[in-house]
Amino acid sequence: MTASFDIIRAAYAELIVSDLAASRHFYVDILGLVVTHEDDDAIYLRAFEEYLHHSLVLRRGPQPALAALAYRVRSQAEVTKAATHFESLGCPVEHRASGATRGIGEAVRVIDPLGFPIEFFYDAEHVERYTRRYDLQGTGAISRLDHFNILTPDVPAAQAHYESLGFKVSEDIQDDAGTVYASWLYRKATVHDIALTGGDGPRLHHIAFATHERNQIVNICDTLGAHRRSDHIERGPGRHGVSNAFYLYLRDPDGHRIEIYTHDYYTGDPDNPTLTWDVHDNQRRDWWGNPVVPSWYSEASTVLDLDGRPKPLVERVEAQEAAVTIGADGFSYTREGEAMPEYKLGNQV
Ligand SMILES: O=C1C=CC(S(=O)(=O)O)=CC1(O)O
Ligand SMILES: [Fe+2]
Repeated sequence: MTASFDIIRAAYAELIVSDLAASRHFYVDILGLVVTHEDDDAIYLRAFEEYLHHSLVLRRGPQPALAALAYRVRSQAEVTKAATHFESLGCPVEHRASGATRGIGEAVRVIDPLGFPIEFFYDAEHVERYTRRYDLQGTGAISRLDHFNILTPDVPAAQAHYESLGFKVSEDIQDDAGTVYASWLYRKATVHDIALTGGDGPRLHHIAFATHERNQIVNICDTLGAHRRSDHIERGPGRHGVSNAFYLYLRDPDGHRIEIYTHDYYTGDPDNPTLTWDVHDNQRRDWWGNPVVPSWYSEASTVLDLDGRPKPLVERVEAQEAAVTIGADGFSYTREGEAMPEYKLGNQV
């Protein structure tokens, strides 16, 4: 059943972290996110272009996990429609009073059909937008939250759920038997607000923030080096095939994966075409053919239910992408008009 409420975009994530001070050092001192509010239990962070209270909540807890992914809807009336929709699906639904999350008005938090804790909100406190605060932005200058990436065992089923919420597919990865390994869907006019990565789930793969320029991503790498924290870098910097974005993947002190991302493309016209990649194309995940580190496929964050309990995992039945491309990515390539060769290193021709 197609939902009748209007989701605007991916808006904030709430992560449980085991050491608030260590997380503050990573997200504030190194990445440069702005502290809107902090107390003994939580830190509320935003990026420089954002005027809502936060786009990331770090909440202290015993077990690193995802507590919620939140989408902003177009009006407060849409929040009520969202609650009605997920109640009609038989999903657990929690009505949250204004202020249940500091800076957020009345909201609804559900466990969606994929097993993820998802919040829908509209009313939120406005705070200073640091767009022109070049005196504060530092070298990373992270501008806004861009997307969520989740691990889910059945990508077509997950895709159908998000399409029922009005999302459209921009790109996906398939094989010639039609197995779907991953897909990217959007509400805002960029490549995605949500990426569905085939794997045991529900787990959070990453949340991504955008910068305006590629050099700001390189500056973040240089800053990590200066802090002698280069071990936070998991993958990249590089250029994605899917999305065309320049990217960097980091792991925070608890292992939560954060992507820094820039330079994808506009998808706002109604006839925006879907681009399908062959799973054997070693340039799909890195346009330069660099291999994907195995941890990028295998490691991810636990998600919690509405009572704060870790969600049990459902194993993926279809082939795992990492296995199809022989461990790390890049051990195969496709080239127009040529037969599939034996597997080769990603940068071998
Ligand atoms: O945001 C993304 C865009 C592209 C890719 S991929 O590795 O190029 O498939 C991964 C990603 O989902 O993190
Ligand atoms: Fe991403």
